This record gives sequence, structure tokens and C-alpha cells, in this order.
Amino acid sequence: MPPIEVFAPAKVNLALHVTGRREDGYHLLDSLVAFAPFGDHLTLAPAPVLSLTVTGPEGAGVPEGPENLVLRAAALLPGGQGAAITLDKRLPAASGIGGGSSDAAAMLRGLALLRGASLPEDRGLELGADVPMCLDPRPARVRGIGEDIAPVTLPPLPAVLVNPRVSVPTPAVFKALTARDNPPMAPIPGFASTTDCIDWLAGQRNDLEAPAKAIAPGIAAALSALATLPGCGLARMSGSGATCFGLFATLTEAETAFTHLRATRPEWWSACGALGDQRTLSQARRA
Ligand SMILES: C[C@](O)(CO)[C@H](O)COP(=O)(O)OP(=O)(O)OC[C@H]1O[C@@H](n2ccc(N)nc2=O)[C@H](O)[C@@H]1O
Ligand SMILES: Nc1ncnc2c1ncn2[C@@H]1O[C@H](COP(=O)(O)OP(=O)(O)OP(=O)(O)O)[C@@H](O)[C@H]1O
Repeated sequence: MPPIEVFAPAKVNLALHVTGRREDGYHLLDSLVAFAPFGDHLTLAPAPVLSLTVTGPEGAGVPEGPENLVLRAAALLPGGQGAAITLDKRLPAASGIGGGSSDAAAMLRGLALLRGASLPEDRGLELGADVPMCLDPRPARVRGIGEDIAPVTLPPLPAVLVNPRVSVPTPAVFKALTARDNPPMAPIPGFASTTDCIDWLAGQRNDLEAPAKAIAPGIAAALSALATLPGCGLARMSGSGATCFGLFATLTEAETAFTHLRATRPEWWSACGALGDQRTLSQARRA
């Protein structure tokens, strides 16, 4: 049987409001997410047992053992059939763009095809708050701790992403919050254009940006590098950081800005593409 290939796109929190805290310490969020046309790649070859090999430019330091979210995801699906898994890491780990969560979600989609199994009832929430939204990688308003997902329609959002090569652990950023009961996002209107959407987003926030910046000052440098690129309409951090994104009215403007940024900051991880719906690209398929 030919191997199965699955794409695990980067997740971007276009806005992320922290609106409360549950008794178990998890924070209640109100977030607008979209997905990038770049990300990690998984290959699942039928094999007698389950094994994982991590490759790719961002693979260094990513565990190959049972703690990898890909293997933890595999353990959730019934069916004994093994698989030789290759995880080609292109997204920096622990960087706020859902790398591990998107890999876990891609693994669930791939194994569901390989084993003919259905997806777990909690849609992978037990693996991480970002996994359910990554299972169906389309623009969505996400509430609760990540389980309450409502798809939304957004125009394509040309973006440049940059990671200043600092990794910030998600729990430390939540812990450093000074206010946990902030106002939710405004109601999401229909957007006539990309510029319309960028203007609306500028009135929303990422409440994790201030605590993340306090932990990792490199984030401020990434944000100001993005904000000063010609045509950048909004620069903001994604998730718990440290990856930041800049939004542009057109893909041509974003690509020009990306070329400039890559040349001036070659030591940073960066990528460019239109954020939006990546369901088609992310479908598990036989090679
Ligand atoms: C920041 C976001 O990326 C926004 O989409 C997510 O909320 C975090 O998602 P994630 O990385 O999948 O997070 P998890 O692996 O579930 O949680 C890591 C840690 O972050 C904190 N955490 C996470 C999610 C949440 N809603 N409240 C929290 O307080 C908890 O300390 C938790 O132990
Ligand atoms: N498949 C994986 N890819 C990357 N990291 C992994 C993976 N599996 C487990 N990890 C571990 O999980 C940690 C968090 O990595 P991940 O890429 O999920 O970041 P994140 O910033 O928490 O994502 P987000 O907050 O956007 O969901 C890493 O430090 C790494 O040791």
C-alpha cells in the first residue's frame, strides 16, 4: 500500500483575548484563527509497528520518543496497524503557531485514513488546547479553552511570519498575565476586503503579547521589524509567541516585504503566504 501524506499547516491567532480562568487553571479564550499555506509534512508508511523519525530544517531538538505529540495522537486511535512515520519539521517548535498541535491533528487525519478509524470524541483536546482547531484548518472563532469552534468567513490575508529565535513556554506566558478577565472580541462583521479585515483586526488584541514580551524582549524587535515593512497594515504576535505576523493588502506586497526581511534578518525564521482555509491542502492522501 502506498504511504499516506498529510500536511500540518501553521496556525495563526489573528486575535487572542483572555476572558477568564477555569477552576483547573486553564484560561478562557476568545480567539480568531486562520491557517497558513506552509507547515510541517507527515508521511505514514504502513509498517508492522509504530515508529517516528523527525527530519527537516526545524527538526533539531524535537523529541522522537513517546512524548512527541504525533505518537501521543496515534495512541488515541483504535486499530493495531503500525506505521513508519516521518515528520518533516518546517515550523519552529514552541513558537505559538501550533506546530506540535497541528502535527498531532495531521496524524489523526492520516491514521483515520490508514486504519479506517473515526476521530476521537474530544477531537484531540486532551493532547492540547490547539489540536481541535487544527483538525479542521479553516478560519474560525475559538472560545472556551479551544473546544468551542465556530467557522467564519475571512478574505485571504497575505502575511509575513517571523520568529526571532526565542522560544517561550506557553504555561510561563499564561502565568505572567496581569489581567485574566478582559473583554471578548467584538462581533465579527462581514468583510468587504482584505483591508477591511485588517482594519477590524487592528481594534482587537493578543492579551498574551505583553506577558510574552516581558519574558522574551526579542518579540518587541520582531514586531517592530514587521511594522516598519512597507505596506504592513498590522503587526501582532500569534498564540503565546514568540512568532509574530504582519498583514498586507496584497500577496505581492507581502512577498516584497518578506524578501526584504529575509535579507536583513537572515538569522530569524520567516515565511510568507496568504492565511485562510487550508482544508484542501491538509487532506490526508495516498502518495
Ligand atoms: C495559546 C494558544 O496557542 C492559543 O491558541 C493555546 O491556548 C495553547 O494551546 P496549546 O499549546 O495546545 O496548549 P496546551 O498544551 O493545552 O497547554 C499548555 C499550558 O498552557 C496553559 N494554558 C493553555 C491553554 C489555555 N486555554 N489556558 C492555559 O492556561 C496551561 O498552563 C497549560 O498547561
Ligand atoms: N511534533 C512536535 N513538534 C514540535 N514540538 C513537539 C512535538 N511533539 C512534542 N513537542 C514538544 O512540545 C513543545 C511545544 O511545541 P509546539 O510546537 O506544540 O509549540 P506551542 O508554541 O505550544 O504551540 P501553540 O502554543 O501555538 O499551540 C516543544 O517544546 C516540544 O518539546
